[in-house]
Amino acid sequence: MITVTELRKSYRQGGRTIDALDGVSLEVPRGTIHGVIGHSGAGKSTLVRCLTLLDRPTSGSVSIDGRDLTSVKDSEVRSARRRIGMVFQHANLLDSRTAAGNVALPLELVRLPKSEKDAKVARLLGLVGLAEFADAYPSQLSGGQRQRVGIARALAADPTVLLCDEPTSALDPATTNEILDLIRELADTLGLTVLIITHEMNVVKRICDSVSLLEKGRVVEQGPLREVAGSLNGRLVQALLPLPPHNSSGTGPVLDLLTAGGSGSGPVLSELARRFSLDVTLLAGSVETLAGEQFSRMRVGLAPASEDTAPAEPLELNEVVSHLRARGVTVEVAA
Ligand SMILES: Nc1ncnc2c1ncn2[C@@H]1O[C@H](COP(=O)(O)OP(=O)(O)OP(=O)(O)O)[C@@H](O)[C@H]1O
Repeated sequence: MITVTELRKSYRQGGRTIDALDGVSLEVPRGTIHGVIGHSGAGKSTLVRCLTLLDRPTSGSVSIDGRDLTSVKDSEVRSARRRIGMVFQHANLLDSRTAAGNVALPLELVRLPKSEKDAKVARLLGLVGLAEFADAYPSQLSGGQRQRVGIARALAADPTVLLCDEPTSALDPATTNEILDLIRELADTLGLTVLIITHEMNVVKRICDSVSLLEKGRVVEQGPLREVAGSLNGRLVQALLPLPPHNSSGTGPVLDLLTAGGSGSGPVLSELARRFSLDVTLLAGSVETLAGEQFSRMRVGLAPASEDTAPAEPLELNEVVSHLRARGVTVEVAA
């Protein structure tokens, strides 16, 4: 479990103070994956440095499994750091060592006996799907395989937490998905608590249970993916469930609709059309699987049905909205 509380980090530069982290709090329960997403300059690297004690925060605390890292003495930093496995954008392997030799490195530093070390390296390489590449050198491995070696090396000291800093930014889309799926599998099977720093929304969509959006050192949106994606007014909904560019003028009232998982399922639109004698036009839509659930976001235009079936009364938008909400659909009037 990772708990970050009111973390602040300020730098003095040219006579002024830069608040790289301005009161960041987050909690990642054991065995879950939390994504921290933000643009360049948001404070992501500063957060990583504070979490790994490469930098001391100005105030606030970071605790791993209940142990406050910020109060650790300088002499104990190295052992405290061992609880955290680090995965970087580039695996940074030693070219002169084989895959097995790279994974063995942290075990040599703690002087593990050879037979134990060899068994553990073999187990770790098996865990990341590289059992047959133990004797390969980094130059003989693909980018994705090198990253797998990096992950195996990060797990060598039996950390409870895996901190991944842009782990897939240097990989192609297919390899990215393979590495992300591996991280998900490790979290599930080993009960690892994972924090992923990224600027790629695909990472969040594919494997995160929860997310924090970082902007100018502050968390501006945070929560389980289901909640964040289900909030039509939220900051992340357009990134998670993008609506393509579309023209919504001249169609009458426009509604934004969102359904998640089992809620709002069924023939919502055709039922709406029948019940209120409406022509319902789908202007734009997006369907995604997020945190294992299917989400649909739709923008629809409403107009009274063509003359022969026209209702006697004008369209009662409030009734339409109430009806949809009663069916479990999240609704906002867009225009
Ligand atoms: N050592 C430092 N001294 C002064 N300012 C710093 C230092 N490190 C970071 N900053 C400032 O803190 C802010 C956050 O920087 P940080 O590198 O954490 O952002 P980031 O989200 O990681 O960006 P990127 O994705 O480009 O790496 C920026 O305004 C940056 O200029």
